[in-house]
Amino acid sequence: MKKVLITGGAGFIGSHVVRLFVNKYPEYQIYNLDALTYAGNLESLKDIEKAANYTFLKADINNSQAIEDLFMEFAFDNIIHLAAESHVDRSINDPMIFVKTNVIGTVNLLNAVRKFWGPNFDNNKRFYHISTDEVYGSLGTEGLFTEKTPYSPNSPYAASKASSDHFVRSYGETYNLPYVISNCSNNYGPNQFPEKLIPLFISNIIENKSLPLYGDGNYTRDWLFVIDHAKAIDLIFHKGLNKSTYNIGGFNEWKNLDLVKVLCEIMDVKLNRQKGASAKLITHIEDRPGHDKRYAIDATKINKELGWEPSVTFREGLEKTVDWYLENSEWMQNIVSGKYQKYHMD
Ligand SMILES: Cc1cn([C@H]2C[C@H](O)[C@@H](COP(=O)(O)OP(=O)(O)O[C@H]3O[C@H](CO)[C@@H](O)[C@H](O)[C@H]3O)O2)c(=O)[nH]c1=O
Repeated sequence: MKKVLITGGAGFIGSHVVRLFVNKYPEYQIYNLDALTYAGNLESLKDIEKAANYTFLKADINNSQAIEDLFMEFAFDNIIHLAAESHVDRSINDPMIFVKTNVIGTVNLLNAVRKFWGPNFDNNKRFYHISTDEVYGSLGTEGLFTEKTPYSPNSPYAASKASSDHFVRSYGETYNLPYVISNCSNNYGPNQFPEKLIPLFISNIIENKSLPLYGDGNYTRDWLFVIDHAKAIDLIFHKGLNKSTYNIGGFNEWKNLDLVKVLCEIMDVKLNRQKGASAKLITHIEDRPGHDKRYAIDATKINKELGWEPSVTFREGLEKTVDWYLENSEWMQNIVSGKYQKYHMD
C-alpha cells in the first residue's frame, strides 16, 4: 500500500489528480495537503471527500515545522508536488509570494523528504515534481520545447518554477533522492480559477463583459485538457524513469485570438446568442510585460516511452469545459466572491 501525499490537491490540476488517484487506486492512501489560498477549493472534490482512502490536510508548505509534523504522523512514502502559485500576472505584481511558495515551499518538502526518507533512499519512494513549460522561455515561430531545451524563464512565475526544478534535480544529484519532473503546457477544463484565459473569457461572455486580450492576440500557447494531464501524471508517477524529465503537451498550438474566436462561436451557440455576438466583446488591451511569444511542446518522449497521448480533441475539451461552467455557475460565483475562502477560514 502506498501513502501518497499530493500537495496542492484543492487547486485546479491537483483536484483532477487527487480524484483520479482516489478512484483508480483504492489500495493507496491519498493525502491531499493544501493551504486553501484564493485558488484552492474543496468544493471541487465533494464527490470523493468521503472516500475511505482519502484524507485532507490543511497546511502550508511554507511552514517547515507543520510539514515535518505531518511526515511524522502519516509517514508518506511518495509525493506528487503540485502546490504552487501559478498565475503569471500575479507574479508580475507580487513576485515574493512566488519565491516563498514555489521555491522555499518546494525546498521545505525536499528537506522533509531528506530527513524522513534518507540518507539511503529506497527506490520505491519517489518525489514527483509538477512543473511548467514556461521554464524554457519563449520560442520564435519555429521549433518545439524538448526535455533538452535550456531553461530561460522570463516571468517571475517561470523563474520560481525553474528554480524549484533545479532544486529537485540538485537533491537527486547531491543526496541521491529518487525524483521525476514533468513540464506541461497550458491546461484548461472544469474547476479552473477564472483568472486564466479560458475560464475568465467564458465567465465574461456569460456576463456580457469585455474580453481583455493582451496586445495583438498573436501569442501562441499549446493547450491540453486537464484530465489528459492528470492521466500523464499517473503514468509518469508509476512508470517514469528515475531522475528524468518528461514534457507533456497536446501538439495543439493556438494563437490566443484564434482560440478566443472559437470559444466565442461555441458560446454563441450554447447561449442561444446571435452568431458573432460574443466576438464583439473582444477588446485588445495593453500587453502583459515580458509576454512570452510562443510555447510549443514536443511530447514525443512521453508518447514513445510511456504510450501517453491526449484522449480528447481541443474542440471536445472546449465544449466539455464550457458545459461545465454553464452547469456550475454557483461554483463560479462563490469562488469569485471569495465565499469559499471565507468558509475555509471559519
Ligand atoms: C488572463 C489573460 C491571458 N491572456 C493571454 C496571455 C497568454 O498569452 C494566454 C494564456 O494566459 P494565461 O491563461 O494567463 O496562461 P499563461 O500565462 O500562458 O500560463 C499558464 O500556462 C502555464 C503553462 O504554459 C502554466 O504554468 C501557468 O500556471 C498558467 O497560468 O492568454 C490574455 O490575452 N488576456 C487575459 O486576460
